[in-house]
Amino acid sequence: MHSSLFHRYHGLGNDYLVCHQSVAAQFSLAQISRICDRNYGIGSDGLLIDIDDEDVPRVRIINPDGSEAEKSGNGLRIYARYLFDTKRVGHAPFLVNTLGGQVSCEVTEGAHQVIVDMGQAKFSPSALPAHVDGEQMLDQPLVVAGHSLNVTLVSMGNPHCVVRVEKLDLQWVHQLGPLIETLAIFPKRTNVQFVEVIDRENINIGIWERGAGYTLASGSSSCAAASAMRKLGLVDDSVTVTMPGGQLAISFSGDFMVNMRGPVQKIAEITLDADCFYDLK
Ligand SMILES: N[C@H](CCC[C@H](N)C(=O)O)C(=O)O
Repeated sequence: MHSSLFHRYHGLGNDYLVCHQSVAAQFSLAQISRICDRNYGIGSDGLLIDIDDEDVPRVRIINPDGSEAEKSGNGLRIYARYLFDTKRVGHAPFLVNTLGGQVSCEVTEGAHQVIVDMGQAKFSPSALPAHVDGEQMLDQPLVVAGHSLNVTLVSMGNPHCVVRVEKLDLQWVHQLGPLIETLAIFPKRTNVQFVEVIDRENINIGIWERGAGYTLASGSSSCAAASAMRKLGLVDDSVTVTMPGGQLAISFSGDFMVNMRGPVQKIAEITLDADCFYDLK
Protein backbone atom coordinates (compact mmCIF):
# COMPACT_ATOMS: atom_id res chain seq x y z
CA MET A 1 0.00 0.00 0.00
CA HIS A 2 1.58 3.31 -1.00
CA SER A 3 1.85 5.88 1.73
CA SER A 4 -1.14 8.21 1.57
CA LEU A 5 0.73 11.29 2.70
CA PHE A 6 -0.86 14.68 2.08
CA HIS A 7 0.75 18.07 2.67
CA ARG A 8 -1.79 20.71 3.64
CA TYR A 9 -1.17 24.39 2.89
CA HIS A 10 -3.28 27.52 2.49
CA GLY A 11 -2.97 30.80 0.63
CA LEU A 12 -5.19 33.43 2.30
CA GLY A 13 -7.54 30.74 3.60
CA ASN A 14 -7.85 29.02 0.19
CA ASP A 15 -6.49 25.68 1.25
CA TYR A 16 -5.09 22.81 -0.81
CA LEU A 17 -3.77 19.33 -0.22
CA VAL A 18 -0.61 18.37 -2.13
CA CYS A 19 0.37 14.78 -2.87
CA HIS A 20 2.77 12.89 -5.12
CA GLN A 21 1.40 11.43 -8.31
CA SER A 22 1.94 7.88 -6.94
CA VAL A 23 -0.40 8.70 -4.04
CA ALA A 24 -3.06 10.32 -6.27
CA ALA A 25 -2.94 7.35 -8.67
CA GLN A 26 -4.48 5.16 -5.94
CA PHE A 27 -7.71 7.15 -5.87
CA SER A 28 -10.72 7.59 -8.15
CA LEU A 29 -12.15 11.07 -8.72
CA ALA A 30 -14.97 10.12 -6.34
CA GLN A 31 -12.38 9.25 -3.68
CA ILE A 32 -10.52 12.54 -4.30
CA SER A 33 -13.85 14.30 -3.83
CA ARG A 34 -14.29 12.48 -0.55
CA ILE A 35 -10.75 13.42 0.56
CA CYS A 36 -11.65 17.10 -0.03
CA ASP A 37 -14.91 16.82 1.95
CA ARG A 38 -14.65 18.93 5.13
CA ASN A 39 -16.73 16.51 7.25
CA TYR A 40 -16.14 13.05 5.81
CA GLY A 41 -12.61 13.58 4.49
CA ILE A 42 -9.51 15.63 5.26
CA GLY A 43 -11.15 18.74 3.83
CA SER A 44 -9.73 21.04 1.18
CA ASP A 45 -10.54 23.53 -1.60
CA GLY A 46 -8.78 21.12 -3.96
CA LEU A 47 -5.95 18.65 -4.54
CA LEU A 48 -2.61 19.49 -6.16
CA ILE A 49 -0.92 16.47 -7.75
CA ASP A 50 2.88 16.68 -8.00
CA ILE A 51 4.22 15.21 -11.24
CA ASP A 52 7.99 15.01 -10.76
CA ASP A 53 9.14 12.75 -13.60
CA GLU A 54 9.34 15.41 -16.31
CA ASP A 55 12.07 18.00 -16.96
CA VAL A 56 9.90 20.75 -15.45
CA PRO A 57 7.70 20.13 -12.36
CA ARG A 58 4.04 19.76 -13.37
CA VAL A 59 1.04 20.26 -11.14
CA ARG A 60 -2.49 18.99 -11.79
CA ILE A 61 -5.26 20.89 -10.01
CA ILE A 62 -8.32 18.86 -9.02
CA ASN A 63 -11.39 20.67 -7.69
CA PRO A 64 -13.40 19.18 -4.79
CA ASP A 65 -16.08 18.04 -7.27
CA GLY A 66 -13.47 16.05 -9.20
CA SER A 67 -13.21 18.46 -12.14
CA GLU A 68 -9.75 19.58 -13.27
CA ALA A 69 -8.67 23.23 -13.37
CA GLU A 70 -6.24 24.57 -15.97
CA LYS A 71 -4.70 27.08 -13.54
CA SER A 72 -4.82 28.05 -9.86
CA GLY A 73 -3.03 31.07 -8.43
CA ASN A 74 -3.14 30.10 -4.78
CA GLY A 75 -2.51 26.53 -5.89
CA LEU A 76 0.65 27.59 -7.72
CA ARG A 77 1.95 29.55 -4.72
CA ILE A 78 1.30 26.47 -2.58
CA TYR A 79 2.93 24.08 -5.10
CA ALA A 80 5.96 26.41 -5.36
CA ARG A 81 6.35 26.38 -1.57
CA TYR A 82 5.91 22.57 -1.51
CA LEU A 83 8.74 22.25 -4.06
CA PHE A 84 10.85 24.52 -1.85
CA ASP A 85 10.00 22.61 1.35
CA THR A 86 10.88 19.30 -0.34
CA LYS A 87 14.16 20.85 -1.53
CA ARG A 88 13.35 20.48 -5.23
CA VAL A 89 13.92 24.23 -5.74
CA GLY A 90 15.68 27.13 -3.99
CA HIS A 91 15.08 30.89 -4.03
CA ALA A 92 15.93 31.28 -7.73
CA PRO A 93 12.89 31.59 -10.04
CA PHE A 94 11.77 28.28 -11.59
CA LEU A 95 9.26 27.02 -14.15
CA VAL A 96 6.13 24.99 -13.43
CA ASN A 97 3.87 23.36 -16.03
CA THR A 98 0.09 23.38 -15.69
CA LEU A 99 -2.76 22.31 -17.97
CA GLY A 100 -3.26 26.01 -18.66
CA GLY A 101 0.35 26.73 -19.64
CA GLN A 102 3.82 27.22 -18.17
CA VAL A 103 4.42 29.74 -15.39
CA SER A 104 7.47 31.09 -13.56
CA CYS A 105 7.52 30.96 -9.74
CA GLU A 106 9.80 32.46 -7.09
CA VAL A 107 9.85 31.62 -3.38
CA THR A 108 11.10 34.71 -1.56
CA GLU A 109 13.35 34.79 1.51
CA GLY A 110 11.57 33.26 4.51
CA ALA A 111 9.39 31.22 2.11
CA HIS A 112 6.19 32.92 3.25
CA GLN A 113 5.76 34.97 0.06
CA VAL A 114 5.62 33.54 -3.46
CA ILE A 115 5.65 35.42 -6.76
CA VAL A 116 4.08 33.84 -9.85
CA ASP A 117 4.07 35.12 -13.43
CA MET A 118 0.57 33.84 -14.20
CA GLY A 119 0.71 34.30 -17.97
CA GLN A 120 -1.47 36.48 -20.16
CA ALA A 121 -5.05 37.47 -19.43
CA LYS A 122 -7.13 36.74 -22.55
CA PHE A 123 -10.43 38.43 -23.33
CA SER A 124 -11.61 36.38 -26.28
CA PRO A 125 -14.71 34.38 -25.22
CA SER A 126 -13.36 31.39 -27.14
CA ALA A 127 -10.41 31.28 -24.68
CA LEU A 128 -12.68 30.44 -21.74
CA PRO A 129 -14.58 28.88 -23.68
CA ALA A 130 -17.82 30.84 -23.77
CA HIS A 131 -20.53 30.75 -26.46
CA VAL A 132 -21.17 34.48 -26.81
CA ASP A 133 -21.05 36.69 -29.93
CA GLY A 134 -18.18 39.06 -30.55
CA GLU A 135 -14.44 39.14 -30.05
CA GLN A 136 -14.72 40.28 -26.43
CA MET A 137 -17.39 40.64 -23.74
CA LEU A 138 -16.38 43.77 -21.79
CA ASP A 139 -18.79 45.21 -19.17
CA GLN A 140 -21.75 43.87 -21.18
CA PRO A 141 -25.17 43.08 -19.73
CA LEU A 142 -25.94 39.47 -18.86
CA VAL A 143 -29.33 38.68 -17.33
CA VAL A 144 -29.16 36.05 -14.57
CA ALA A 145 -32.28 35.21 -12.52
CA GLY A 146 -33.86 38.49 -13.63
CA HIS A 147 -30.84 40.60 -12.64
CA SER A 148 -28.96 42.48 -15.38
CA LEU A 149 -25.26 42.12 -14.51
CA ASN A 150 -22.25 43.99 -15.96
CA VAL A 151 -20.00 41.13 -17.13
CA THR A 152 -16.46 40.89 -18.47
CA LEU A 153 -15.11 37.50 -19.61
CA VAL A 154 -11.42 36.69 -18.96
CA SER A 155 -9.28 33.58 -19.26
CA MET A 156 -6.20 33.09 -17.09
CA GLY A 157 -5.91 29.61 -18.56
CA ASN A 158 -9.01 28.84 -16.53
CA PRO A 159 -12.32 30.62 -17.23
CA HIS A 160 -13.60 33.65 -15.31
CA CYS A 161 -16.84 35.63 -15.44
CA VAL A 162 -16.16 38.99 -13.75
CA VAL A 163 -19.25 40.91 -12.53
CA ARG A 164 -18.64 44.61 -11.79
CA VAL A 165 -20.83 45.94 -8.94
CA GLU A 166 -21.10 49.36 -7.28
CA LYS A 167 -20.99 47.79 -3.80
CA LEU A 168 -19.76 44.26 -3.02
CA ASP A 169 -22.40 42.14 -1.25
CA LEU A 170 -21.27 38.56 -0.59
CA GLN A 171 -24.93 37.49 -0.55
CA TRP A 172 -24.92 37.98 -4.33
CA VAL A 173 -21.87 35.71 -4.62
CA HIS A 174 -23.71 32.86 -2.89
CA GLN A 175 -27.01 33.55 -4.68
CA LEU A 176 -25.86 34.17 -8.24
CA GLY A 177 -22.42 32.51 -8.25
CA PRO A 178 -23.69 28.95 -8.72
CA LEU A 179 -26.17 30.08 -11.39
CA ILE A 180 -23.44 31.86 -13.39
CA GLU A 181 -20.96 28.97 -12.89
CA THR A 182 -23.30 26.62 -14.72
CA LEU A 183 -24.77 28.86 -17.47
CA ALA A 184 -25.06 27.03 -20.80
CA ILE A 185 -22.85 29.69 -22.44
CA PHE A 186 -19.94 28.21 -20.44
CA PRO A 187 -19.49 24.65 -21.78
CA LYS A 188 -16.69 24.02 -19.25
CA ARG A 189 -18.48 26.09 -16.56
CA THR A 190 -16.69 29.15 -15.12
CA ASN A 191 -15.25 30.75 -12.02
CA VAL A 192 -17.17 33.87 -10.93
CA GLN A 193 -16.05 37.08 -9.23
CA PHE A 194 -18.10 40.07 -8.03
CA VAL A 195 -15.86 43.15 -8.08
CA GLU A 196 -16.12 46.57 -6.42
CA VAL A 197 -13.56 49.11 -7.63
CA ILE A 198 -12.35 51.16 -4.61
CA ASP A 199 -9.84 53.34 -6.49
CA ARG A 200 -7.27 52.99 -9.29
CA GLU A 201 -5.07 50.73 -7.11
CA ASN A 202 -7.60 48.76 -5.05
CA ILE A 203 -10.47 46.38 -5.77
CA ASN A 204 -12.57 44.20 -3.45
CA ILE A 205 -13.79 40.85 -4.75
CA GLY A 206 -16.06 38.00 -3.69
CA ILE A 207 -15.46 34.60 -5.30
CA TRP A 208 -17.53 31.62 -6.42
CA GLU A 209 -15.22 28.95 -7.83
CA ARG A 210 -15.98 26.42 -10.54
CA GLY A 211 -16.09 23.01 -8.92
CA ALA A 212 -15.32 24.35 -5.44
CA GLY A 213 -18.01 26.91 -4.59
CA TYR A 214 -17.46 29.86 -2.24
CA THR A 215 -13.80 30.33 -1.28
CA LEU A 216 -12.09 32.93 0.93
CA ALA A 217 -9.51 33.76 -1.72
CA SER A 218 -8.47 32.85 -5.24
CA GLY A 219 -5.30 33.82 -7.07
CA SER A 220 -6.51 33.25 -10.61
CA SER A 221 -9.75 35.06 -9.72
CA SER A 222 -7.71 38.00 -8.42
CA CYS A 223 -5.71 38.06 -11.66
CA ALA A 224 -8.88 37.85 -13.75
CA ALA A 225 -10.78 40.52 -11.81
CA ALA A 226 -7.84 42.95 -11.82
CA SER A 227 -7.27 42.31 -15.56
CA ALA A 228 -10.94 42.98 -16.32
CA MET A 229 -10.94 46.28 -14.40
CA ARG A 230 -7.68 47.30 -16.11
CA LYS A 231 -9.21 46.44 -19.52
CA LEU A 232 -12.12 48.73 -18.61
CA GLY A 233 -9.62 51.48 -17.73
CA LEU A 234 -10.70 51.56 -14.06
CA VAL A 235 -7.35 50.59 -12.45
CA ASP A 236 -3.64 51.13 -13.19
CA ASP A 237 -0.71 48.69 -13.54
CA SER A 238 -0.46 47.71 -9.84
CA VAL A 239 -3.61 46.57 -8.04
CA THR A 240 -4.19 45.29 -4.51
CA VAL A 241 -7.01 42.76 -4.51
CA THR A 242 -8.82 42.43 -1.18
CA MET A 243 -10.83 39.26 -0.48
CA PRO A 244 -12.41 37.87 2.70
CA GLY A 245 -9.23 35.79 3.18
CA GLY A 246 -6.81 38.67 2.68
CA GLN A 247 -4.90 40.56 -0.02
CA LEU A 248 -2.88 39.77 -3.13
CA ALA A 249 -0.65 42.12 -5.14
CA ILE A 250 -1.32 41.97 -8.89
CA SER A 251 0.76 43.84 -11.46
CA PHE A 252 0.73 44.06 -15.25
CA SER A 253 3.41 44.27 -17.92
CA GLY A 254 3.35 44.10 -21.73
CA ASP A 255 0.07 42.95 -23.20
CA PHE A 256 -1.80 41.91 -20.05
CA MET A 257 0.99 39.69 -18.72
CA VAL A 258 -0.05 39.21 -15.10
CA ASN A 259 2.23 38.95 -12.05
CA MET A 260 0.86 37.83 -8.68
CA ARG A 261 2.58 38.07 -5.30
CA GLY A 262 1.10 36.73 -2.07
CA PRO A 263 1.48 34.65 1.09
CA VAL A 264 1.53 30.90 1.64
CA GLN A 265 1.54 28.89 4.88
CA LYS A 266 1.99 25.21 5.64
CA ILE A 267 -0.61 23.74 7.99
CA ALA A 268 0.15 20.05 8.42
CA GLU A 269 1.19 16.70 6.98
CA ILE A 270 -1.59 14.14 7.14
CA THR A 271 -1.70 10.41 6.47
CA LEU A 272 -5.05 9.29 5.10
CA ASP A 273 -6.64 6.13 6.50
CA ALA A 274 -8.32 3.83 3.95
CA ASP A 275 -11.32 3.64 6.28
CA CYS A 276 -12.20 7.13 5.03
CA PHE A 277 -13.79 5.39 2.01
CA TYR A 278 -15.54 2.58 3.96
CA ASP A 279 -19.05 3.89 3.24
CA LEU A 280 -18.35 4.84 -0.40
CA LYS A 281 -20.10 2.57 -2.89
N1 LIG B 1 -8.49 28.69 -5.95
C1 LIG B 1 -7.84 28.78 -7.24
C2 LIG B 1 -8.81 28.77 -8.36
C3 LIG B 1 -8.99 27.42 -8.81
C4 LIG B 1 -9.80 27.49 -10.02
C5 LIG B 1 -10.68 26.30 -10.14
N2 LIG B 1 -11.80 26.40 -9.24
C6 LIG B 1 -11.15 26.19 -11.57
O1 LIG B 1 -11.96 25.32 -11.82
O2 LIG B 1 -10.68 26.99 -12.42
C7 LIG B 1 -6.94 29.97 -7.38
O3 LIG B 1 -6.40 30.41 -6.37
O4 LIG B 1 -6.75 30.44 -8.52
